[in-house]
Amino acid sequence: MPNVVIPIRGQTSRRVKVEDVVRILSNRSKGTEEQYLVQWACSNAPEKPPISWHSVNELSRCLELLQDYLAIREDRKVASSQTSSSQKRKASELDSTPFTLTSELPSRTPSRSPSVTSASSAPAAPAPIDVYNGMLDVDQYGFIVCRSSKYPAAQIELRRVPTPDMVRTSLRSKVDKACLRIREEYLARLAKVPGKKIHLVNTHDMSTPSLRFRYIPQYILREGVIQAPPDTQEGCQKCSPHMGRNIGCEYTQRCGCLEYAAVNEAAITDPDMEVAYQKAKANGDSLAAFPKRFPYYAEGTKVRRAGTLVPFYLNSRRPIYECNDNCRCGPDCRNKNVQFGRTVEVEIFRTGGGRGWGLRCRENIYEGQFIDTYRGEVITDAEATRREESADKSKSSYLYSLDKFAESEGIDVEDLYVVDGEFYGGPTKFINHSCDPNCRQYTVSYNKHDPRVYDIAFFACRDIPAGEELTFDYLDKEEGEPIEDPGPDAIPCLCRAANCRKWLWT
Ligand SMILES: C[S@@+](CC[C@H](N)C(=O)[O-])C[C@H]1O[C@@H](n2cnc3c(N)ncnc32)[C@H](O)[C@@H]1O
Repeated sequence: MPNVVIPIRGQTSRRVKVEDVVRILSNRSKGTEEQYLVQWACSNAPEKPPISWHSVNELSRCLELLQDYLAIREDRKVASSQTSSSQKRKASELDSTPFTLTSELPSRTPSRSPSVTSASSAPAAPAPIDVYNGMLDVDQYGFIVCRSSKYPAAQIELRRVPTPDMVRTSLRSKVDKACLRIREEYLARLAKVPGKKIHLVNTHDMSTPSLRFRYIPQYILREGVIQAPPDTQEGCQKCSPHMGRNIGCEYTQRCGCLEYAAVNEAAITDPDMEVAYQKAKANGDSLAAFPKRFPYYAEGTKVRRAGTLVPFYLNSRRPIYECNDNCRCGPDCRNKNVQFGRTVEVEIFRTGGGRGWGLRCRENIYEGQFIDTYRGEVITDAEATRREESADKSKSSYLYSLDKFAESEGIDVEDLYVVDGEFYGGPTKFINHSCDPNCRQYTVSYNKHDPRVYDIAFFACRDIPAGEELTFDYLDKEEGEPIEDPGPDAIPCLCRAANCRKWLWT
């Protein structure tokens, strides 16, 4: 870790070991340069941490903190414009407003950030600290030193930083370079995501989606989450890659993967079969021998495009059981689709109008076409509750419960798992809700013996022209299904659909 040499009133200096940036406190302009006031963590002088001004280039390793600061600055900007338009406070009154760490760094600061010093741990009578007004540099030994001693250091109490003066200056100063650097970093990360390109467009403001997010190709299983072991993933043993049309599985009654798939009751026309079916259903016997359907149109099927969902699944909430690596049907089986990932080009965009970021497609999408899965950390119900309770209620929610089989398998709520897509996931984390959606979420399982870990896959439920926002119904309601009365935490729905239910969740 580097040492920082802080000059004290331009005469002497003290050397402290800097462990990390704790937070960014303020910003200002020096000529054309944007500077940001950094508070450092240092265990050998925790009550008197160094704070120093830095250019955007010097902050490239803590862009997430810079982004947090810009969000706080934006809030201050809104607050200050509301104050000046509503009550025209006197300047002296504003000057004396105390800027304490408690009031100045509100809930926007992520609760899980390990490096943030909490207000309660701040010393009761804080020691004055030195703010060096110049720039810091690295010397030939790797120590961070002052580049210039032109400006004397000022002494100030940390709990009063930023001072009202600093706040006023910061609101007038440009932050364009910081915004651009954050945007560049996000774009660089997007460029590394495998598959079709993900674009980012913002025609409303300079903000970028949170850098506290990592794109991942599949779930991350967290503590306490147990996925059924690989040897329970049976796979179909009676199928082969070449059963006539070279499309892998061809016969639903042979394909072991469909054992638990929904029976296509409309296809039971034989009276004897009907009796046998009703009996098997009543006794809870295997329904493997009854007619089912594969979920996707196959290559060579006349109707519509290969790979899109057949209406039997599209218009129902039935789980989809795809073939897996243990199957004998080969890699090109018609019953494998979602497991290969996204194949459409998408765009993350700033929606405006209070819904934050959204996702839209860059190409025409057909009814029944697979878009992408919802990914994230799979956590226990208890952990999800803990995260929910520690989060700011007005913040976006990215929790998705894996409760599809709760009722049929008798799984208690507390034993269910939840996907948290806030910090890890895919572009689907940006799909907003609509009461008249163009996508729908489906359960996709690769292991029929695991009712607790499965994929959530989004498919288009109608043709979607390029450029249209992708949406799904967060409550997954059937048409006309009533919703509960809105509770105190209900969030107003801004989807603007003619049939809008007015509340996002109740
Ligand atoms: C999974 S996130 C969707 C992406 C989010 N807009 C963002 O900027 O990250 C869910 C959150 O988006 C917002 N949201 C989504 N659909 C909305 C709607 N129809 N009306 C109001 N807010 C919506 C809510 O804040 C919700 O908690």
